[in-house]
Amino acid sequence: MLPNIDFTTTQSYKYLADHYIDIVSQSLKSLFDADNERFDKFSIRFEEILLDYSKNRITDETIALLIQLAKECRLNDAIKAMFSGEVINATEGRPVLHVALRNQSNTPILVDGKDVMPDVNRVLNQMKDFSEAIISGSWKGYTGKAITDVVNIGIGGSDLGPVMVTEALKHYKNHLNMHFVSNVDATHIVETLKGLNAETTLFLIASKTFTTQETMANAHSARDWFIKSGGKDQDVAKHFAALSTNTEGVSKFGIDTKNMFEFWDWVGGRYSLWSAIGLSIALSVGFDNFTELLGGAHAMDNHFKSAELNENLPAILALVGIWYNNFFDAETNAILPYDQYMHRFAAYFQQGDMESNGKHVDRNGKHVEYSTGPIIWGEPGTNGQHAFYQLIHQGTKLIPCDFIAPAQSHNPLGEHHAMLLSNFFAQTEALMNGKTHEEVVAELQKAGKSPAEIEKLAPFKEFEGNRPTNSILVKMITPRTLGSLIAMYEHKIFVQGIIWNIYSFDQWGVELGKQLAGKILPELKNNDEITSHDSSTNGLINQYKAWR
Ligand SMILES: O=P(O)(O)OC[C@H]1O[C@H](O)[C@@H](O)[C@@H](O)[C@@H]1O
Repeated sequence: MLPNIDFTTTQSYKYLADHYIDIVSQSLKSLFDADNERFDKFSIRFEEILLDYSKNRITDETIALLIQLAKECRLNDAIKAMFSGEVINATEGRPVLHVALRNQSNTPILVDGKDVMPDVNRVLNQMKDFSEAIISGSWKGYTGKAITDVVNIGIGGSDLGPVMVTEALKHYKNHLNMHFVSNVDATHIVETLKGLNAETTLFLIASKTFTTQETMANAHSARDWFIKSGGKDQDVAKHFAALSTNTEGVSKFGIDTKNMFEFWDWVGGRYSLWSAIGLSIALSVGFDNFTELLGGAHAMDNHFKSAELNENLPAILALVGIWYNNFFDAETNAILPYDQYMHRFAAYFQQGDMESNGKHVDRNGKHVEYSTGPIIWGEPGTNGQHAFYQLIHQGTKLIPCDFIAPAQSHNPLGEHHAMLLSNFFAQTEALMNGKTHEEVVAELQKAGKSPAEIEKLAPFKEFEGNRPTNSILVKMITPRTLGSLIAMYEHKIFVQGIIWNIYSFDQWGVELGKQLAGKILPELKNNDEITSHDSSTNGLINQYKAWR
């Protein structure tokens, strides 16, 4: 059982509310001036990852109170409940065990009294054999040729993780061309299949439920394309594999269950890249690298379970996030990787975080009186700097940002990496220090501006500063480091969900739109005028019918 505590009724919450009044008037700059030890105090090293959270609007007291808050909310009991396979996804009646998928220590994890590790290891072995056969070319298509192209068809958690990781680890990629089709918009599959050869293409149908409309539609279109291109029904087995929990659905579709890579209902869709859903990753970078990715995540799991809260990366990130979300009323959190390979990282955690903690009902089924999950967004640096950083620097909204960068580039080329990293360092410094009126005036004087011009221009050129950031510097983006980083954010999301007293592992919010689309689809089959909805929806449907 998860604890069930309204965090706003705790002692530490009340202290934090008072403490906020004290902190809100202080500048980050003055906090640094007052404490030489600040970086050492507010940074944590884990393997080849350094989290510097000193550029946050916090003091020793803030962290102590936030840790007390986590304790009052019985975070440690919640962590134990998750790792021991308790049914913590209560509204779906399931345990939450993505940690079992990367449990390289192989310690037993029980679900209904049965150790899940033998099944986890069996599927990992199946993935190993299959990926090695495809990569080596010993697996032949229906005309005897080796596979050259892999198309993963899936959406949401069955797409975002594989896309993000295969992009982030592109440096480790082999000769296979990877493609990802998610959108039900035919453009996605049509454009992807252009130029592909059915004889050398492998489709992975990735769907936990094997019922998702978009994925099923794309899977059927892929199958039709395969048959039209010359494949026969009996050849489908050589070109289609399924990654799913739904054996019946898979065989109904016509995929031999020998080509099915199983996972289980205790793996949430947005936590499934570690499962059979990660087959496209194993194909793209090889099974050894996939194992390294799991290893990095497992190491982070062990750290999360055992490190004291003041040295615990996911817990600290979560608590500092709560500080801004619930005391400073920050609505969003930007994730800004200074690494082109990680260009889908923010998009990945848009689902990871927003589908997990975008909830307004607490664990008692009551409407919460406080703010829960933030809006997650971001783009890779330095592109973001030339797009939306203006608002982060000078807008009216407080946007806590996570800056992520590797010290070493996979592509050392002239000064590029030093230039990239100089921007990474400069941005967090600029956000913290800002630029005072005096500094702006001095600068304008130096540029030869007249006093009248200076007076006019100065307000626009000033930066308030005091904008908080986390810096996450890693040695290099390797499969292991990436695995640790992903697991770090997963556990951050978990900690926040525990404190907000919400269920982070269901996603009922995606259902309503699906249901309504299911009702509307038959209404689009003929040209009859539609009157069954509100006037806006009727008007839109009828205009669509007139124009199509
Ligand atoms: O893998 P599936 O079953 O096709 O689900 C795909 C996606 O569907 C819904 O949007 C949600 O349930 C997501 O969490 C899930 O990732």
